[in-house]
Amino acid sequence: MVDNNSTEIKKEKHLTKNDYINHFNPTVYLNQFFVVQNTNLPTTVNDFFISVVIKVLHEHKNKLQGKQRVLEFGCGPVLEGALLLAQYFNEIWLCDYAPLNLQLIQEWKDNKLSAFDWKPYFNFILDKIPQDNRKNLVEYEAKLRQALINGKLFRCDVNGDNSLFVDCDEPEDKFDMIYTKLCLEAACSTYDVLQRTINRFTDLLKPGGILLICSCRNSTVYDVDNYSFRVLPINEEIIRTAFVKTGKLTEPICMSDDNGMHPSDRGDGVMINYAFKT
Ligand SMILES: C[S@@+](CC[C@H](N)C(=O)[O-])C[C@H]1O[C@@H](n2cnc3c(N)ncnc32)[C@H](O)[C@@H]1O
Repeated sequence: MVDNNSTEIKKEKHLTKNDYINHFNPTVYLNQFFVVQNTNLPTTVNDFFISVVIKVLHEHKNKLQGKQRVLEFGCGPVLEGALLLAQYFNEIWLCDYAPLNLQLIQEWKDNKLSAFDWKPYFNFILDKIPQDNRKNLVEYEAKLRQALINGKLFRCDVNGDNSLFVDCDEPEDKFDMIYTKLCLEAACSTYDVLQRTINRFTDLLKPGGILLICSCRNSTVYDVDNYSFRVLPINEEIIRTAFVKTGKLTEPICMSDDNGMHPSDRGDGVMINYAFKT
């Protein structure tokens, strides 16, 4: 009996899934990647993303500060990017494909006792902000909660026929920024869907708005719990070409970091690409 179970689990682990509604466990995901004592590779990955996003936001602060609206696409159950974005924008619109992910965000927004405890991870983020620029955690959290209250929480789908938004109207006066992390390579099953999604992001931006995409590079798979999720392999050139093909974005700026693990189906590094809508 026990042997049978473990064989089943082993079998599942080798199955590559792309079913985020039935197989993505947000609590396991948060415990795997967003608990600070965890010293495995994803923490290093998050380290790169956080440091670069802090730098980019600070570099463009005159353009961004006090702007109205940012969209985080494919946020999962995660408030890492939102904490930083909330310091610049009045409204955060967070969306994800899996309703359970949105439920976990809602619990934190509502200050529920059952909510994931983000404080240790938020402190880990704040430690990366230069001291002269840093406020205290209470102020950061208050800004985040207010930006979430001002914004929206809703479902999205890269495979939507007419829109990326599910059960939510696109805003009439568009977004000042679109941010997405580790979503496109997980959500898009083909390069055509990736291109269409980047085109749609561009259409959702105001002129001068910024599109910033955090990705893993050349990865084909990642694991959460007992499941392996399929990933569309992407690299700097694929993203650069997709940005250029929109015909509406400036030449992207790319920052990347090798993880020294090549060749591997877990990828050979991480990257951030960003550009402005012309
Ligand atoms: C690896 S997680 C990334 C989550 C989060 N952004 C982070 O930083 O950890 C991939 C996310 O893509 C979302 N996703 C999967 N299929 C999608 C689809 N068809 N459209 C939009 N998002 C999708 C999943 O629900 C999941 O939250």
